[in-house]
Amino acid sequence: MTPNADIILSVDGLNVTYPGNVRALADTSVAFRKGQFTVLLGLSGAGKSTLLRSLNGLVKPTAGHVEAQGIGRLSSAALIRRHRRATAMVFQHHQLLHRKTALANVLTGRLAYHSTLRSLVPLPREDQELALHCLERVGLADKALSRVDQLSGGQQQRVGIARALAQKPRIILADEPVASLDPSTSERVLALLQRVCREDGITAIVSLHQLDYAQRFADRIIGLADAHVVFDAAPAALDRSQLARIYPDYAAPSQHSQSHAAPADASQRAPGLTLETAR
Ligand SMILES: Nc1ncnc2c1ncn2[C@@H]1O[C@H](COP(=O)(O)OP(=O)(O)OP(=O)(O)O)[C@@H](O)[C@H]1O
Repeated sequence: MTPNADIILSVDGLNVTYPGNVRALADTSVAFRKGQFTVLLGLSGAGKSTLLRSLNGLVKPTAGHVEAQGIGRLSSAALIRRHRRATAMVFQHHQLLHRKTALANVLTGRLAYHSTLRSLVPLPREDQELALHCLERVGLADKALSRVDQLSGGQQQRVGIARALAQKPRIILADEPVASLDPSTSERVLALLQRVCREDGITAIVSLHQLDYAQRFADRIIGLADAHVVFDAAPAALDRSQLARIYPDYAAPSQHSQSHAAPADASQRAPGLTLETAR
């Protein structure tokens, strides 16, 4: 067994520059370990979504590469397809079929396992049972036949998590999964995501804007600023000076000053960023 046997996904020398010469990621090299719950933090525009999308082959690197365990470099459409089958996405706005039932939505997590033709007819009984089981795991078995547009935002995101689980993924990529939820619902959804990932040994990579949730739920925090990784360690290592690297407008207090300067522009302040939580 090599020392890196538990590295399930990695990026090496990754650069992403969008049309218009917008640099979204620069020389990024990161490896993700099996079962780890990683949170990506950073101001809006720092490059979090670009990194997440690169990890699923949705963004093509300008330079560098993404490598998945057992698949190798994601260098062809066929290899990207194989990787995506084992990599589920959870989205900020759930991306559900609103006029369909919760069960029908969860079943779409099984589609990658069937041909396009097969997916036009009802999926096999095992898939239906698995989908129901996934709804049970997120506490929504009783809503299986409810249309998702009749569910609350938190319930919809739990359907999104059940759909991800139905895919039987080894990796879940979640892009701001609680951005549209109130604080207590956000906590419940993140706790659920963390629990199911732990139970199934799923590697989770989750972008968040709430520092306090990152500190509570993450095994590891990766901080991005201006297209670069500026912090990569366990939450306990995220002190005030490190925080100022991730949120450049956040000024760490000087030794002689008791006044704590916050980002000048409130719209650029990370939601949930409080001096109490910034150790
Ligand atoms: N499709 C695109 N075309 C051009 N530029 C883009 C595109 N997508 C993102 N960008 C730019 O790339 C940079 C990084 O964007 P990205 O969405 O990765 O940041 P983010 O950290 O996820 O931000 P947010 O927290 O607002 O979601 C930003 O400058 C953004 O404007």
